[in-house]
Amino acid sequence: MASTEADAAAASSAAANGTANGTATASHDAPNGTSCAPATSSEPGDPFSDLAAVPPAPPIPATPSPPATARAGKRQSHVVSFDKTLENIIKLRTHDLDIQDTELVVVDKEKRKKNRHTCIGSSAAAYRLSIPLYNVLWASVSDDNRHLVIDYAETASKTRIRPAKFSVALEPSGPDWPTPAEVAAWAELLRNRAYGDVPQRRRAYVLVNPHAGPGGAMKKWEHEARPLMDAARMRLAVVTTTHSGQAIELCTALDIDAYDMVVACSGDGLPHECFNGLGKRPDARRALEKIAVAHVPCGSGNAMACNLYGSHHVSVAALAIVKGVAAPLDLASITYGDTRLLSFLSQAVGVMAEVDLATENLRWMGSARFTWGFIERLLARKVYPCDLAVKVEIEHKDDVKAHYSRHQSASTATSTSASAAAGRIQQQQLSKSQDSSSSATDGDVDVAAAEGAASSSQSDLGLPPLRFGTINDPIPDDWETIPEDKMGNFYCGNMPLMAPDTAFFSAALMTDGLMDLITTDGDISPTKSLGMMMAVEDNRLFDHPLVRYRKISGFRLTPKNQKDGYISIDGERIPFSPFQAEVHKGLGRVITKRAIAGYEAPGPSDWDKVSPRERIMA
Ligand SMILES: Nc1ncnc2c1ncn2[C@@H]1O[C@H](COP(=O)(O)OP(=O)(O)OP(=O)(O)O)[C@@H](O)[C@H]1O
Repeated sequence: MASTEADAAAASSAAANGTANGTATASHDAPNGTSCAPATSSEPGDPFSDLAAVPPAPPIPATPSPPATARAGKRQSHVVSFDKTLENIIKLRTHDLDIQDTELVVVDKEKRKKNRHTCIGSSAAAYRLSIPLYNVLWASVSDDNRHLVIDYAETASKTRIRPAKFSVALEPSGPDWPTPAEVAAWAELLRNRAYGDVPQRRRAYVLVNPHAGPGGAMKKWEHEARPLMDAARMRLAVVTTTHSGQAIELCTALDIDAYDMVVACSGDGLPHECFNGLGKRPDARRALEKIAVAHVPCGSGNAMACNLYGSHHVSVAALAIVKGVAAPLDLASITYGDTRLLSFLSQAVGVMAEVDLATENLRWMGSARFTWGFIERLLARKVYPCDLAVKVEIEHKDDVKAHYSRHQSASTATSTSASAAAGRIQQQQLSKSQDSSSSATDGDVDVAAAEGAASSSQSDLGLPPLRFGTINDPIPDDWETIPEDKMGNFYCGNMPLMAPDTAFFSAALMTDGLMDLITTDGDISPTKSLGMMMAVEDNRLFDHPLVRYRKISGFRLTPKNQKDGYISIDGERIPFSPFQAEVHKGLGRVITKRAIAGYEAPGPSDWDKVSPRERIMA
């Protein structure tokens, strides 16, 4: 049975305002700090009712104060302007706080004064705290109106960030200082600038696989991921999985209007189950469009986090989930026997499938198990004969590079507006579910353009139909059929990195509606094979002369002359039998750091040197 946690601890962090006692402090409070706000009552049926209580909004005076700028003539100006085209400074008794383009700058006035009187070794660092806006998690006035409290993520080490709290006393009050309402308005401005178009306080359904990777997923979640999400006031429902396949069951039954995302604390196996659970529903298309799948990396490879957040470190990924935008992702349908499932990451037969699936006994090695397994098999010069049929869309590497270049240039140009729209869509979904009286103006965003969304008439349908049929249908006439008697590695992918610094599919794009296919022969010399392995780590595999790299939209693979073997779909084993795949453009949703511009990977070498003419011709 899944256990849904009662999360009293989160209440204390979510409401841990007002920690300082009269003076300004910059502290590194653990998120589950000592100061607890009273839990707010929750609605019956609220999925978060047993979860983190949310601090009430700071009280706003019944009679609104005149704008700060209007009073500037009567007294010293504290809030220079709330207009983001001007300065966004608030001047408190002890501190000035300035929201700049990319950072919040806090100046301790007392320390600055002292610093000015110190001739030797004076430095701004002594009185100036600078926090990237990306790291700002929350800002508000405490319930008792006595403090401005800012939660942010600070660097604890090269591989870890942690929540910290900055609290400034608002007292003594007086006509020369901003009122709590004015400070609350500034805090709201800071939150809006820190989140941009990303919705605040998203609702996450969190699944923790306690057995993922080398172990310790629950500890990683509790100690490294959750504190950042709590500090950001995300609303969390946490389930510890108890058996394989449970994430499918849970996502099939999920109330998709109650959540914005599913967060898998696991390896890549649990996200695979989440997509498949959403894909099994009668309203699969709506569910896959509505619920973004996010990944807290607790496995061995952690491809999803590496590609979407640029890190396999838990806390770095957690911050990217708090601040990331929901964006569409191509998914592939796989059919074998009478089964259809979804794949978000890869399909493998041969060396990589064995490396993934036949090294389970080496789990304790973490990601080194893949390197070890790879070397073992390359040296054996093993072949995996099969018949391959492929719908090739881009045959040559130069054209693949030009295609990548064209997509990157286009998406860079549109990423700002697209991510803005994506953020607005999520915020709308959020506010619609929070407030049933939500305004009708919500509908004016071009959802399809921003997110490649299914049209509303299709939104209650199941998975899209298969345009190439299933494994049980004849191979389409326009597919290329190739007997592959010496196949060493059949590897088809949707994301560039399969583990940290392991760039197999350098030209993969999130939503180009294509799969990247790598094939290599198995009978090449061990020296050349090792060269190929080194090329993966240096992101040179794409250009390696022994590697064939194509963009395809579908394939069928039929193993031959082998009794048994491994077929890996997203790292999960399926029966050793013929299978077929086809891609669906933008069918899934993920949380990503860079929205439309895509993956946290460098692309094939020199893609940015492709000439405009080559791009057009591709
Ligand atoms: N409590 C559990 N006990 C056993 N299996 C589980 C449990 N929870 C999830 N699983 C299954 O474990 C499989 C692998 O999960 P996951 O990807 O999280 O870890 P992993 O395979 O160890 O990761 P990696 O391959 O990166 O090492 C999934 O198929 C999932 O269904």
